[in-house]
Amino acid sequence: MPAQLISGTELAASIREQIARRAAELTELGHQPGLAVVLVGEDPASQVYVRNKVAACEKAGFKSIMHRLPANTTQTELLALVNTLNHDDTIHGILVQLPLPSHMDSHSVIEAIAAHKDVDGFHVSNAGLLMTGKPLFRPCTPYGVMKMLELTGINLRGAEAVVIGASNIVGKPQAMLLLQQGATVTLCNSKTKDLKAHCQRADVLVVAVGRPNMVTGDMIKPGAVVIDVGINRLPNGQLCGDVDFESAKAVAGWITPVPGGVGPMTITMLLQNTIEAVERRLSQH
Ligand SMILES: Nc1nc(=O)c2c([nH]1)NC[C@@H]1CN(c3ccc(C(=O)N[C@@H](CCC(=O)O)C(=O)O)cc3)C=[N+]21
Repeated sequence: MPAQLISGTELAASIREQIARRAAELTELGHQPGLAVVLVGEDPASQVYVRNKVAACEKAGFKSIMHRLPANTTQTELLALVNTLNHDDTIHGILVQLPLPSHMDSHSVIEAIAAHKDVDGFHVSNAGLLMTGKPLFRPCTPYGVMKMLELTGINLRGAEAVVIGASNIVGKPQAMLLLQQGATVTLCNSKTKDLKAHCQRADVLVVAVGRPNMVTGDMIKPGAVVIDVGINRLPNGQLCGDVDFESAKAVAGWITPVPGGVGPMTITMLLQNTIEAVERRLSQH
């Protein structure tokens, strides 16, 4: 029996409906959720992503403010904008689109964002809180993956989870979230020996590498849940994931498509984190 599809598009739509309802209530109370998105430079892919994020915000009834800065903006100017947004009470979440131009130090820009407005969950203090099991914001992509796993009904307690790719924005926080749900987690990286043997033991396989079709059906345990975080553009313009979908879907129990899988969930969890920022501020006043 071929794998069941986990549609990120559908799950995202249903979560965004709930978010829009909550946003309307919060607006009624005088606390319209506000997200500021900062884009530096003219990278075409980043422009598309940022436009999608702003559109999703507006559709959910958020206030969204887009700041487009030229590629030659200085780090000092960007830090000044972040500081202004930190002090703006109508803004609950701040997202600085990555990658930044090479003359900037992304790390210090991220650290300049107030941790309670860091809806990406990239600030060191949020990374630390996640590791202690008391997260303020969960990074959007791993958070979205957890929602997709919930949809499958899989019991994560005692499950073998294998994450391929150990980035700070996906692999590492993903491993933490899975661990906190009781999974036994293996975090693989580019030096891992016999990746296939690790994959074949996985009840849950999350692939976040950025290499087209690197996971094939023969590497998958029959019935496993396979989550493809990769978004790769092939020379012919087609989008594909890190998982070879055709061979994988014949073996897996559940699988996410690309596009229409994790990507739409990432944007949804950005909205969710912004709602959480508003709720947290309300409960503190
Ligand atoms: N500070 C920051 N936070 C981010 O969350 C962040 C970032 N920087 N920089 C870039 C990456 C990338 N990212 C995506 C989000 C949604 C889709 C998405 O919805 N993709 C569609 C396809 C879109 C297309 O056609 O290209 C899909 O998978 O169906 C993709 C990529 C967020 N990122």
